Amino acid sequence: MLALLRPLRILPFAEHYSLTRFCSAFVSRMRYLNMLKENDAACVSALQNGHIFLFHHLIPLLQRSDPGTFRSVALSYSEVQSVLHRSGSDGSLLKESILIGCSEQNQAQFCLDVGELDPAAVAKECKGTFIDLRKAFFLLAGAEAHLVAKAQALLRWHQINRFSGATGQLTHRNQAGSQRVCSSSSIVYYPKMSPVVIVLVSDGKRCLLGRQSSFPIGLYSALAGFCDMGETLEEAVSREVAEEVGLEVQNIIYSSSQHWPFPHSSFMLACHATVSSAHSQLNVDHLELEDARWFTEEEITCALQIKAPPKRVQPTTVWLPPKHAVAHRLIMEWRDSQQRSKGTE
Ligand SMILES: NC(=O)C1=CN([C@@H]2O[C@H](COP(=O)(O)OP(=O)(O)OC[C@H]3O[C@@H](n4cnc5c(N)ncnc54)[C@H](OP(=O)(O)O)[C@@H]3O)[C@@H](O)[C@H]2O)C=CC1
Ligand SMILES: [Mg+2]
Repeated sequence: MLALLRPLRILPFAEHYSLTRFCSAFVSRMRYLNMLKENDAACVSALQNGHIFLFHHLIPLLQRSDPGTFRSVALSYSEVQSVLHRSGSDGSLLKESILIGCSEQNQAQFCLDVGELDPAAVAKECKGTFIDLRKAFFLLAGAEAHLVAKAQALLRWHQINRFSGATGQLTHRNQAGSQRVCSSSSIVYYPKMSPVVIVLVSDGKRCLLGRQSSFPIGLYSALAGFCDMGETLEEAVSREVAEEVGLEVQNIIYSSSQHWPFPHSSFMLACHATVSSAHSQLNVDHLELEDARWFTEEEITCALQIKAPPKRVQPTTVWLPPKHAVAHRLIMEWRDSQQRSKGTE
């Protein structure tokens, strides 16, 4: 009985980790993160020993590193506390931090939007600068870009889900920020991503790329589209290609996936697909796409040389999505497979 009344002892990562020493470091980190989502007191303790990434109205605080690159700024709890105090805040804002991950050094990672403070003062205190994620995303290293994008997406989700869509009443988050609960109905809301398919269609010798009029001049990418309710991945791919360029695809093969922050969290499911060269005549829907074209392997190799976004774009210059985009990966996979098949001819 006494044991039941004893207050819950919160295990810091080191102890939690030693309890799960028969698991790999990765498994231990995942279990630790899962425990923090369920245990508010443990999450507060992890926050006090963790790293915090600051945002201002969803704009991340970054530091310039080598010319033309940025890195994220991981602050300790006490550093954020003193930034808040020096900026005239009492520090209670810190509890608004949201859990975003756990570093390989086993430190819990959080993000916090300090939108109510003066951004210039905070940036100066932290020797950083608030930079729009659209500008900075491609200039961050891959893992950092995805962590910052995840943080921004979670902060945005919390900002627009303060009220229940069912009852109109306030919702309250758990300490980790992994869910919100309606104060009157107990409905639980979880952060959402919109599933999007992206597909690189090949006719055996060429691949199909398109561009929307909103893309930067000269940028071509794989065809993409939001999944409709109830669709499978294959159905969404077939429908999007039919709608946008009037083709019927076959042999849909899954490649990989990614979280894409623009314009709002999408879950990109990337695939390859084929059409026969006898049925490769395009019928582009110009309401959806400004242009779509078949590209040879040589044209793709040439376009890959251009580092995006180019300073001066000739009307004929074609360039491709940069390496953080899953479209880039699809194009590289296709180019490599073309080169391999040439090698075996
Ligand atoms: N990471 C990568 O490599 C790439 C990522 N992408 C991303 O893929 C996404 C989809 O591509 P896109 O070709 O624009 O999609 P679609 O071809 O589906 O066209 C977008 C239109 O779909 C409608 N729509 C349907 N469901 C949604 C939803 N849940 N959210 C927003 N719009 C919806 C909207 O139309 P309406 O406004 O008329 O309602 C919107 O304008 C984009 O966010 C883009 O950034 C694209 C290419 C490469
Ligand atoms: Mg589209």
